[in-house]
Amino acid sequence: MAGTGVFAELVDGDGVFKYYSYGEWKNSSSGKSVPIINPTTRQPHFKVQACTQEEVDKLMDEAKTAQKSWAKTPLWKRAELLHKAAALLKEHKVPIADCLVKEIAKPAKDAATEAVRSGDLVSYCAEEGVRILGEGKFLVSDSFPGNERTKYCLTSKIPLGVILAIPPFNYPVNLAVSKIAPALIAGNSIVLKPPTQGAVAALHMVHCFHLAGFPEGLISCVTGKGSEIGDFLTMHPIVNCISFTGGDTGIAISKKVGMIPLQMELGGKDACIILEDADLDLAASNIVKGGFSYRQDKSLYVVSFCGQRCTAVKVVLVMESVANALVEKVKAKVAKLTVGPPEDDCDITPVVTESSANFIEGLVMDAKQKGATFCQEYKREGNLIWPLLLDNVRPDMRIAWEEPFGPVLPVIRITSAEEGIHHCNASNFGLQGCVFTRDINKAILISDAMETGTVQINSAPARGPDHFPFQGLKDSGIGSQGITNSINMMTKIKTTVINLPTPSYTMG
Ligand SMILES: NC(=O)C1=CN([C@@H]2O[C@H](COP(=O)(O)OP(=O)(O)OC[C@H]3O[C@@H](n4cnc5c(N)ncnc54)[C@H](OP(=O)(O)O)[C@@H]3O)[C@@H](O)[C@H]2O)C=CC1
Ligand SMILES: O=C(O)[C@H](O)COP(=O)(O)O
Repeated sequence: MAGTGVFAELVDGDGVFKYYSYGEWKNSSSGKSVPIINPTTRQPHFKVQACTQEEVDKLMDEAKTAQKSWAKTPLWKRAELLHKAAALLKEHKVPIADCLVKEIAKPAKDAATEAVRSGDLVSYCAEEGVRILGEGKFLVSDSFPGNERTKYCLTSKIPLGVILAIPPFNYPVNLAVSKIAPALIAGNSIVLKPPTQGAVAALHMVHCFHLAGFPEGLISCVTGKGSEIGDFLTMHPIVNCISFTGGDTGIAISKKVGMIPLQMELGGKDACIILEDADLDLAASNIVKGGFSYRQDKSLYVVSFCGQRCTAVKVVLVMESVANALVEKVKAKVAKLTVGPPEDDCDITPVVTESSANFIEGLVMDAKQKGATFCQEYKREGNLIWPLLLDNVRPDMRIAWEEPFGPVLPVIRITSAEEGIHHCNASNFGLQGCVFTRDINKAILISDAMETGTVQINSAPARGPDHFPFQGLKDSGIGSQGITNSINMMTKIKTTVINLPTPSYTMG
């Protein structure tokens, strides 16, 4: 259970979860708390502190100070602590999963997998960091015209300083550690602002790092509504880098902050192009896996979480000649999806908030009004929306372009691969896409033409495995994630040049 056992110190006598600063769990002086609404019951389930700007200032100062000594900590020691945190995340996957079930209605199995996946990410990051940060580059001057070998150039990667990490509700643990672990192994300190929905799961994750024994002040976790303390955090002068995952909020942040590195992973409208020679059974199962729900595929940690993933299949672009056959196969698989509470491990569970459900419903009603074919009856109970496949969707419908972030999937019928590529590239988003065909040459040509950070050939879009590069183009993001790229973007280059009085090869 959340807030019990080793996690008991996270919660105060009034049942409000504390924030984490300088190695301690604390109550905010604001005396205010933020409710976390259980998406299934639509009732408050947890409460977290509404931290003040003064408390943010203090933990920022602590982060800046702690980072100086952390940067002097040997790489192997940094890695050792990360491995301890990884083991603790896996050891405590049950209470962490319990939080995810109650805060974001993540199906129980998917919730446990998020904790295990996060432990694996932290460990891989520790190993990768030791490797890539343990080597630099050595250059000599005479490789450039006009120079003798009088200069030796040594380069290495050094930390940026204080990293502000802001993960989203759908992976409040995994998309937090995907920022925290690279930051720490690179010698940075970390200030975490978790999503409100998912904050308690994130606090439990932070406690695993606390139990691992990281230095005081190096890691802090501030809670409160992003709309209230977000700007103060992102524009804080002590912050040296922001790693953000979420929606359009990221675009707004990128316009406000100053000259600091940004790592942004935002929304997506991942297109699934299906050609006439595609394996339609494979395509149908991937559309359901990627668009609606899917049991754990441990090798890929692929979950669908009711379409609440930026990498979910968001629009199917299928050749007219095979469209009827494909739609029937998808309908048959959708009919087998279980719908209900996350505690029962259903495939389709309530979406995260009532406002999210209302937004999805708006897209559905627009499609209905404009004549889309409803393959199932539209059904909603509270935040729970039954999976819905919309066929014969046209570009004048909102669902053709907007991201529902829920279990509603549009099908657009195309007459050429070029038409599919055009629709994909006309989107403001550019995160991932996928193409189903037996012709690998054609798949490569289509992949090269799709303006997205990643194209999956004959499989649904996915961020995992977490060591793969993961990036969004256009409004889908800035920079690249994936463990190696995240480590590198949380460092800067330091050059030291040894100047010799004469060319190095003058003796002998
Ligand atoms: N790329 C991805 O993986 C994700 C994309 N999305 C997209 O975003 C849409 C909205 O989802 P949502 O979770 O509300 O995404 P948001 O972008 O609103 O929230 C993402 C994170 O940013 C925080 N935040 C909110 N406002 C600010 C601010 N002004 N300054 C700093 N941080 C802030 C949020 O905190 P708080 O929760 O307290 O508001 C949360 O931790 C979804 O419908 C989807 O389209 C959503 C989740 C994941
Ligand atoms: O932002 C998201 O929704 C996640 O990055 C998607 O990750 P996944 O493809 O592993 O579900």
